[in-house]
Amino acid sequence: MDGDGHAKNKDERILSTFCFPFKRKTCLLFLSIEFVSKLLPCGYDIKATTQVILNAWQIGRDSKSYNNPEEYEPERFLSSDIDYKGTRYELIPFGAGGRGCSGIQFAVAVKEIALANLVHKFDWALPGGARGEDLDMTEPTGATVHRKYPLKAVGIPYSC
Ligand code: HEM
Repeated sequence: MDGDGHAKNKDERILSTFCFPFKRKTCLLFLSIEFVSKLLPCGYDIKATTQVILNAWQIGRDSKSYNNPEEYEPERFLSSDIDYKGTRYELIPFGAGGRGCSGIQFAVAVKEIALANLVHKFDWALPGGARGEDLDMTEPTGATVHRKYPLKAVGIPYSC
């Protein structure tokens, strides 16, 4: 960042603007909604108090919303008006609407500070000279996404 807090290059722009979506895959897989009144969407009769589970994992991988949805391309958000604040249903890690996450500002600030410090203060490598392609990215079944095999990384303090 420069003295005015502006990002100098593309990497910094991505980090400062959209470092939160980097962690999209660690967010909730499923969001739930409880209908408070009877609704008839698309001809379906859904009675009040029915709990509906939204598959946020699949929503984030919809090719109607994203080109190459399976590719890790955080820079895609630089040229897009999609954000995570709950007004664009393509990306809803914090839910949406009146019962959306009320801790969103706090969560985003804390995560950005933590991530920015880790990236700013350390170079990162995999143990034993392993390469990214060697990682086993298997995910177990569950309501949240996490790695089946924990990521081990070596932080090398950055001195200049
Ligand atoms: C990365 C961190 C976080 C994520 C991904 C997250 C995500 C969510 C999601 C998906 C919901 C349900 C929204 C819905 O039903 O539409 C929710 C609700 C909520 N979150 Fe978070 N949250 C995070 C951090 C926090 C923090 C730090 C706080 C408090 C300091 C917080 C407070 C709440 C509260 C109070 C609700 C319930 C809102 C309501 O039902 O009216 N969250 N959050």
